[in-house]
Amino acid sequence: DQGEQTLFEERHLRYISPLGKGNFGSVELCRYDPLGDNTGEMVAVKKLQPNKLSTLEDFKKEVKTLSVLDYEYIVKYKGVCYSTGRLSMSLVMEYLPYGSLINYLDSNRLCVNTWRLLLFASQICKGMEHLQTLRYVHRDLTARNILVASESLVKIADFGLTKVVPFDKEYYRVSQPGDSPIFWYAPESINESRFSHKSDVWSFGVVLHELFSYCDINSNPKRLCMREIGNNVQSQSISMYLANILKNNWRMPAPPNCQAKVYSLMRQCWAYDFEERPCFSGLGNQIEAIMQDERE
Ligand SMILES: C[C@H](Nc1nc(-c2c[nH]c3ncc(Cl)cc23)ncc1F)C(=O)NCC(F)(F)F
Repeated sequence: DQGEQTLFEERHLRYISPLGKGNFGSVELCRYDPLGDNTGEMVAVKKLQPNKLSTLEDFKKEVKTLSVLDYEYIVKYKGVCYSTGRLSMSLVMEYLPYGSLINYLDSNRLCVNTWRLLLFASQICKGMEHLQTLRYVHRDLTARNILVASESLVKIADFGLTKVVPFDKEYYRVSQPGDSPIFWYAPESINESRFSHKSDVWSFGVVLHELFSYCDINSNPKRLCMREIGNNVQSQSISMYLANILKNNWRMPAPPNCQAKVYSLMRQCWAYDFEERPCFSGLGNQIEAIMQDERE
């Protein structure tokens, strides 16, 4: 709702600590404290790091994208802060204290059971379904870009690479792929820089793998793929090797103790032909059905 504060005055934005580095900018924890008595709310502030890759235009698109995405499974947009001095702007978002899914799962694996992993998966699925209704392709769906709002709520964040699929096409083609997370990329994204809702579905399958691996660094997608490719391959040819093993039908193995029905979901998302991959609504239904069985 636009009623909420959308313009934040820089002088009331108190820096507290760094949260992390994103695609085009860094995110900091700040307190917006107009009364100056430390009663103000905590916010996450994304500052544009003007470098060769990112421009103010890209950042404005990210702000625009987030400002129209008002949904419970998507990190909340709060507004913007224009800094007079540096002729720059910052994106102000809600601050989620539980942090990113990667850190949360890695440090809470013992108290997160299968049912909760499935709950998180269904929420990410619903968030992606909402994105699709607005013809947005996320292009950077990874556990690193999912935030934990509470023990039973996760939200999709970081829309720095999000693009709108043109009305007359079913995909978006990028010109120069930046420092892209190729181990989350569908084959057509690696080979042709072609992104669609179906390539987001492939990435969702990789996020499912991360979820059921509790984001264990020893079995993360990059580690598993590099082990298959061979760790001594030069960096510029990794994407070619990755495309090859995927063409030859290699896929990441099931995480330890992952039930067959869940691994089957991952394999559906990793269909080489994007037409054969399920859509997010179909995935959501399958996840909910497995949750029912888990419940009984
Ligand atoms: C670059 C920033 N990195 C990080 N952010 C946070 C974070 C905690 N709590 C947060 N609340 C709101 C926001 Cl926007 C971020 C955080 N924690 C660790 C990070 F490395 C980021 O945006 N990452 C994408 C995503 F938000 F999905 F985690």
